[in-house]
Amino acid sequence: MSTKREDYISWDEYFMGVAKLSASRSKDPNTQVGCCIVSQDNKILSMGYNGFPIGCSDDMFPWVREGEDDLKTKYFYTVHSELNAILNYRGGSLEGSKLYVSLFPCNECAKAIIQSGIKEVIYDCNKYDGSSRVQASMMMFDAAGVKYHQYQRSGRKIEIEL
Ligand SMILES: Nc1nc(=O)n([C@H]2C[C@H](O)[C@@H](COP(=O)(O)O)O2)cc1CO
Ligand SMILES: [Zn+2]
Repeated sequence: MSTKREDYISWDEYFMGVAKLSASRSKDPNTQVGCCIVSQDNKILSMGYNGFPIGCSDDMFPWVREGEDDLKTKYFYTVHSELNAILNYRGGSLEGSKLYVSLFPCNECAKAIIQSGIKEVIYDCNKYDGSSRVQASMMMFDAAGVKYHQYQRSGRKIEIEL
């Protein structure tokens, strides 16, 4: 007779949990995003969070959103979590994989997602829904046959002592 533990987390909770834990590495004071790429047979292939490129110091480059000078805002310099996760992968092809992300992908990441062969996007929040970027992402995903749907939160809270 099985005495299996029953309150283990689901695959979706596991992968979105890993994405959210990755987000907590971000230095962005306003929006922390995390991403986890998973194979068709549920093996984690890569992870990422939003940050500056290697060598571009978090203490030298700006983290602010607005300023008279565009060069003094974060937008020219941040690598989004999804692109970081794609670029962090060193194993070959991402063809057919799934991408879990805590925030709906922008149009630039959508292009990279499509071109790398990722076939499904599971996102948590979509706080920029309705923006042109998000609309462009959806149009490209639809045209390219990349499925996307919002993660259904289970309400489970996990506390981890570190
Ligand atoms: N899907 C995404 N993945 C990301 O990694 N980001 C990053 C880029 C910035 O560092 C931050 C957004 O900053 P803000 O405009 O909400 O202050 O989140 C943003 C999006 C939204 O498209
Ligand atoms: Zn992006």
